[in-house]
Amino acid sequence: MSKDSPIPVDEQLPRIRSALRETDSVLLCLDFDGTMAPIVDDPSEATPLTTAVDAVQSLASNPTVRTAVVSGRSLADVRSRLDGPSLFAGNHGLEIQRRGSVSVHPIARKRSTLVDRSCIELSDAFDSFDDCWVENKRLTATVHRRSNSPDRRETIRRVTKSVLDRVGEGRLTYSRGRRILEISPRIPWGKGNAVEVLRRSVPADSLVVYLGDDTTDELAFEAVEPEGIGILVGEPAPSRASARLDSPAAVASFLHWLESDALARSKRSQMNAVGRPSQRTVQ
Ligand SMILES: O=P(O)(O)OC[C@H]1O[C@H](O[C@H]2O[C@H](CO)[C@@H](O)[C@H](O)[C@H]2O)[C@H](O)[C@@H](O)[C@@H]1O
Repeated sequence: MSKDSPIPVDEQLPRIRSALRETDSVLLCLDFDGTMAPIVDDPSEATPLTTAVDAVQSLASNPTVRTAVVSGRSLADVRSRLDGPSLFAGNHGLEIQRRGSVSVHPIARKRSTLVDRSCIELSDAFDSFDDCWVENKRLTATVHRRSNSPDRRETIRRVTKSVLDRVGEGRLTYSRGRRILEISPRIPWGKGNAVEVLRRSVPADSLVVYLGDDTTDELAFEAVEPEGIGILVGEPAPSRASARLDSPAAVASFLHWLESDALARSKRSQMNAVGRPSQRTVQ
């Protein structure tokens, strides 16, 4: 699938509205950093926007919507930051919580020792760097690069690669994200697979809407489009998403818009259930 520049959501409202009208059930998947929470320097301080949380909680209590968070953070970390959704995927989908139980990718579980060892080596290697540190998420890890200098960023990438080649025994790999390098087991598994697993928790004809801002979200957009709706959050850029929102603040507004649509949909299905004629109330 080729990458084009996604079209602003505002210009796509007719298409989104009509997709919503054709379904009785929505699976709403949300990335966390850069989507629900604005990007900040210190990852431990990332907080979702209150208005976005309000909308998600209200959507989570609507019978026609299932809400899910799909994050690169560990499951425990992202769960502690956002209350409401019933489905969670952490570590880029390597750990998934649904129906109250958690499943961990078996190969990722085995390779967590390699992630641990690599984090120790990388932390040593970057000890004297004041613009770089390592976040160990057990199944994956993140090297945070804060320098604006391309040379410095390249040095950090080279050091990371050489540690992974040596300590990771070829069984770990890395990719680039927003001011980070994401370290993960070298297996064909990502956020797209996570969305496929989460889909099993909703009716087969559910409309899947996925919002995300970073490179790892591209696999999820690919899994969702074109039947579902992928929404890139951030500056215009080539993406597999078909729609775009500017920022987490715009995400919050969109979620409130979805909330009013969901309310109308649940009223509609209640009326259908008691045998009255269906009424389309979504504007
Ligand atoms: O999939 P996500 O939920 O978006 O998680 C991706 C990574 O998010 C975090 O890093 C990003 O957000 C930080 C806080 O705003 C920011 O400091 C960093 O530059 C961003 O890349 C998190 O720290 C990583 O572990 C996640 O993989």
